[in-house]
Amino acid sequence: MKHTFDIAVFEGDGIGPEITQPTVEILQKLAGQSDAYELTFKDAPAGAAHYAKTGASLPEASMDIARQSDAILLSAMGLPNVRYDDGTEISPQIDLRKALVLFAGVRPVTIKAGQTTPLNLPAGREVDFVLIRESTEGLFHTQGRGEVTKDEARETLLITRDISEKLFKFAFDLAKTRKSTGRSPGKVTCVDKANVFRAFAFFREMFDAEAAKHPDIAADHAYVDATALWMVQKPWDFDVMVTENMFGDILSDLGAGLMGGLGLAPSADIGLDHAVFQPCHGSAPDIAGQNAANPMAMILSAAMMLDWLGLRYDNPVMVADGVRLREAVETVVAKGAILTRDLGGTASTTQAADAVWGALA
Ligand SMILES: NC(=O)c1ccc[n+]([C@@H]2O[C@H](COP(=O)([O-])OP(=O)(O)OC[C@H]3O[C@@H](n4cnc5c(N)ncnc54)[C@H](O)[C@@H]3O)[C@@H](O)[C@H]2O)c1
Ligand SMILES: CC(C)[C@H](C(=O)O)[C@@H](O)C(=O)O
Repeated sequence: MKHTFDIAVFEGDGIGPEITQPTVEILQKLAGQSDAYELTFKDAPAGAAHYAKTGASLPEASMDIARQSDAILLSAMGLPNVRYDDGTEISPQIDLRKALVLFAGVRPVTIKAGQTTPLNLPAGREVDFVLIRESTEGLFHTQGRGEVTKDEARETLLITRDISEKLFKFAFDLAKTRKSTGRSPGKVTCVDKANVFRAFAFFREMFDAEAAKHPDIAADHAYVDATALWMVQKPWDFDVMVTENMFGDILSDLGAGLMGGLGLAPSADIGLDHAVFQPCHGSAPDIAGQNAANPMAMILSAAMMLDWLGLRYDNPVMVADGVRLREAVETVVAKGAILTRDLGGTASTTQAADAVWGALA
């Protein structure tokens, strides 16, 4: 059982530092409550502001810190007014996903009793599914290398057997874990556009091959357009969904909207050797520097990190602390007394984070 874990911290741009600081403090206090594990944190400079200052968006020294760490905590990176010459934004989080082969973008969507949602959920209904977004290829394959002439622009979608097989194995393993903990009945849905594109027929074929190895887990398919509809009409029907990079990027923001906003949407980008934990939202420059950002998505991402490390290194106390931290956020959200502006409240970032710690202690 491993005891000390090195965490690389990318505090990023905009609201990044404001939500990183209380999250790291909570993690330090949690670890300090037991002898089961210790966490050390190392800052890794990167992002749009760093690029504007130094010309490097993801310096090699920060990549080294990431590679040598046990897990990576990242807030958000990018600023709309800082761009490369080709007109696209600085997005080191994508570079990290590609460099560390973090193929599984895990984006949970949960709506618990008491949580505000734009959905008109039937009484007693809760929502609990996980969207897995492939995060290294798909339509992001030619990112930064698309061909643009005066009259045409082209980007290429790439689906590989190597990554797809790893992705589908990950999805079925996750469905098994969820089923074994009683959290779900055990189902994986492949979300694609196999009615139109050969690439997605190929994607689906590999999904079916993996599904055949797991007779204990139900498997089905859904087209991405219908999935957007069903996520609104009957989101409780989903358990684990797995999809291509761009489809997952878009559907995960829809999922965040169902949960009441980006401020409650955590994520993890997981590979075979590394993992990055970061909220789904961006750097929110419109509210940066005001102590007004919602820290919950970042704290929930930190809870996912504890869970991942605990399972990977056989440390049950870390897994339990991950659950405690997630439940503390759920308690604060369900009570509704201390919420940030995005959730209809007036609390500051600091007050919201303190409330989570209060619910834990
Ligand atoms: N994973 C990432 O690092 C990531 C994700 C999305 C966008 N971005 C980058 O962030 C910048 C801003 O992008 P955007 O405006 O499209 O998306 P955004 O997620 O930053 O903001 C969208 C809206 O949600 C609000 N919001 C987001 N997070 C919030 C929080 N924690 N608390 C309260 N409100 C919150 C913002 O104030 C804004 O109104 C861009 O440079 C973009 O490229 C980064
Ligand atoms: C900001 C952007 C580069 C990023 C992505 O496309 O992956 C974001 O939308 C996300 O969902 O993490």
